[in-house]
Amino acid sequence: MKTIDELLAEGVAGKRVFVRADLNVPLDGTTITDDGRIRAVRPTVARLAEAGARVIVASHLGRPKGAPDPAFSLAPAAARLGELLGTEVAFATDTVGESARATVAALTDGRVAVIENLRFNAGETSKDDAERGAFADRLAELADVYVGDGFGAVHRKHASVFDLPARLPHAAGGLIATEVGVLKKLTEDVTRPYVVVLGGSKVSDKLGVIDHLLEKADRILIGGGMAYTFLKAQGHEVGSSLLQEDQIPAVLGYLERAEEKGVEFVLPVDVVVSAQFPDLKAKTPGHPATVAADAIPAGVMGLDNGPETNKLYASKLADAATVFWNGPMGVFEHPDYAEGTKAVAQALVDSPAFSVVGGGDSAAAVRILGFDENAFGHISTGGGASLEYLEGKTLPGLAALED
Ligand SMILES: Nc1ncnc2c1ncn2[C@@H]1O[C@H](COP(=O)(O)OP(=O)(O)OP(=O)(O)O)[C@@H](O)[C@H]1O
Ligand SMILES: O=C(O)[C@H](O)COP(=O)(O)O
Repeated sequence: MKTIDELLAEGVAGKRVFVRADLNVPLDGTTITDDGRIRAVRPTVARLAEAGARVIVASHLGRPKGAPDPAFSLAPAAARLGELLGTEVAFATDTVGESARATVAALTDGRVAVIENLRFNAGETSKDDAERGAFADRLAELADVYVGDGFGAVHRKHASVFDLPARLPHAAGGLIATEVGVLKKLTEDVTRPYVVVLGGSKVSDKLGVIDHLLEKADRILIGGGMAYTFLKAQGHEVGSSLLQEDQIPAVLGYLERAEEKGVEFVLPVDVVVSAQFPDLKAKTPGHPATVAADAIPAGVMGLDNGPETNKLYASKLADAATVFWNGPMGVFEHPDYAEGTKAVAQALVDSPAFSVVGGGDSAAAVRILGFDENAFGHISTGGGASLEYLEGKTLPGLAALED
């Protein structure tokens, strides 16, 4: 894999360099609530610009349905990148259309442009190789060189992540190099006890990694939206909580194998519930109530770990030597459902363990809730990406950067 240092040594002055970043940041309207992913890629963009490249930064944001949707515009992220770079950043209002072509054509050496959300084009995420390839062809027309630095998206076989680097000379950015360097340590000699904490809402994406974690971890703590499929598998009712019913047989298999292998599975003993998903924008009261995890009433949904669970999880983290945490323990964006996430973050701060926090929302949660990011071993910009890396899977966005 060519490094950015090697690319810079070859010289990029005057070249149009396409940087595939992950600027998928949490937004409240058009306000960025955590800019960690933008700060993480800033050095790569700055180094290229300082070397005289004409830098085109591209990313997805959220999951729009293959067509323009103003709610998912990258304009706020482009503005923030400009602030962090201390320079004006041009913004193209489309991805491969007239605006993008004109914006790139107007770039002079050392200047930076951001193009609009890649997922406004159906070709970006298409499962059809030809459709993705056709979109990648159009992206390739914009640039001379490709730099992959969107670590959070390297597990996606998407046009800008997988197909585009095959069409241009390519290198890995500094963020990808750092992320892979840290995660590699967790796949080799892990200091034990190794505790994994899993939560969040992308349940179907992330349940599969448990299969692999059963071979590696000593203890697995489950929270957030992940917990309810486990509780249901154990025969408990979960009301209207997030549930992946089709995964129940797999979950039962995990529980059985964990017992055989002596891997400790820890599930919530109490949860915070509400009749409705909270209004995250208005921050109106969430009407929370705490119930035992095996007695969730019908018609309510679990939105956070309860206080007994928080104590239990802190005790299960206290003796850890290595911790990997992905996915918030609750809907931390609302103050009524942030305690579970705070409790895990605090336990990691208090523990001498080497802790890796992975995921866009998990990393954002830690910072938004006021924790010092330096108190953790590493805060990864990738959630799904870091989990799949730990699984030993071939990640399309890393494979595509190999020579
Ligand atoms: N019990 C729950 N029910 C519904 N949503 C939940 C629950 N607990 C947590 N969440 C939500 O999970 C979201 C984060 O989950 P996600 O799986 O996307 O994690 P992540 O750290 O961002 O990883 P990635 O980088 O892969 O997206 C948060 O927005 C949070 O509100
Ligand atoms: O937040 C993430 O995990 C990455 O930006 C990838 O987003 P995705 O899960 O929508 O592909």
